[in-house]
Amino acid sequence: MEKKIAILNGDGIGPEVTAQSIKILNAVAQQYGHVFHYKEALIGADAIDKTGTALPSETIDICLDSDAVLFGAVGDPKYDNDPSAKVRPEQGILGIRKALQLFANIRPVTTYSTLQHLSPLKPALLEGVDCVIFRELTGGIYFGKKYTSEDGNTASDECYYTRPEIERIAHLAFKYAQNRRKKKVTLVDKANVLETSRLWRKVVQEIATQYSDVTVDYMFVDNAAMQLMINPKQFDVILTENMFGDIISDEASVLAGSLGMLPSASVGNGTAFFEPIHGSYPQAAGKDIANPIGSILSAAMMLDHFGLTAEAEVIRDAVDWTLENNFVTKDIDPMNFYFMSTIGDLISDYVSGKIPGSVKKENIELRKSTII
Ligand SMILES: NC(=O)C1=CN([C@@H]2O[C@H](COP(=O)(O)OP(=O)(O)OC[C@H]3O[C@@H](n4cnc5c(N)ncnc54)[C@H](O)[C@@H]3O)[C@@H](O)[C@H]2O)C=CC1
Ligand SMILES: CC(C)CC(=O)C(=O)O
Ligand SMILES: [Mg+2]
Repeated sequence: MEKKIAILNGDGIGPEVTAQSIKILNAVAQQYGHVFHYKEALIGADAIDKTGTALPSETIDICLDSDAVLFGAVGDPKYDNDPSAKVRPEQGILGIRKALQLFANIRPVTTYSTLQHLSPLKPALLEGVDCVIFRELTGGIYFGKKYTSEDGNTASDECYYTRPEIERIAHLAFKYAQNRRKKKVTLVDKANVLETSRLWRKVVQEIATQYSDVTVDYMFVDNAAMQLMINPKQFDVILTENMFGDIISDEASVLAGSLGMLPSASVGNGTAFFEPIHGSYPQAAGKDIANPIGSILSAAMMLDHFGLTAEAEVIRDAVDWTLENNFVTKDIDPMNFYFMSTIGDLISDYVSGKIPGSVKKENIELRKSTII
């Protein structure tokens, strides 16, 4: 198979985690006889520094001309710490989501039994957790009208949703749930307070009647945040609006072991987009210590999207193998950790069929937390 993949590295750890994914995609290409053509494009603070805008039109063109996009992360403290900055890196990711009409962000949450002893959560609580968050991605408060008064003392962000925006992602979530064991959709909203949430509830209640084999329940977001920590097993498909989905998915990443672990696929009407759920983690940039698995599993989701399900499965097996053998990054085990590039090499070797077998753990450099 021959595919064109746009690479949007972005800022901070973005280029580093994406480099690991490309290494693994190259191993897949070689092992299975595929050809992946990569084309890099600018986004975020990197793009601002080079072109003055967070999303150059050339980047949109490259994405539109590709079969899929692999995105790293955007964001830089120099903008985060300057509330009056007019051009911001995050405009890059918001803009490309809108330009590609990526209205659904699908974030699977997987737990790993081999990591349970390192989790702050009780092992019994993590057993059997398997949920997927369907986060609306091109509407809501992130895209609503923004206002700051001239004296700078009053500001507002509008949260705005239309029925079609809710319907299209709700259908996706219900169809997805139909193919799962639990067949359950939980709408997470704040319908006791917000008009937009009441619209979500009304529309989802109507759509639910078309999917009689799917159980539906409704939960307020504040309670959902708590339930995710005390009883995550109850969830199957979580359907929610943009900001709630952003927040509860970072929280849900604790179930997987780290924010660095969760992948995602953003889909809509055009080119699909694959992105780890984390941000640019600037404190780790250039140190080779961030967790690349969120990006690597996003690349696996891209292969699923291409119909290369066996290849995607091998990547997931490789990830499982590294975790089972305690090849983990600092976020997972601060006392005994490996560099990000080592994890990337191991996963790539596994995909290439070189391990398990030839790798001797004692030959792989273990980094102790005191080194960094
Ligand atoms: N999709 C995107 O491009 C996103 C961009 N951002 C931007 O990223 C910048 C930093 O934002 P933060 O709130 O600090 O969020 P962040 O996701 O970059 O990091 C938060 C914390 O999560 C952990 N973490 C995140 N990714 C990790 C990884 N791969 N491996 C190990 N640990 C990891 C670290 O402890 C880190 O301090 C900001 O400029 C923000 O706007 C934030 C979220 C998403
Ligand atoms: C950087 C934001 C625009 C979004 C975000 O945090 C996310 O998509 O996870
Ligand atoms: Mg986020």
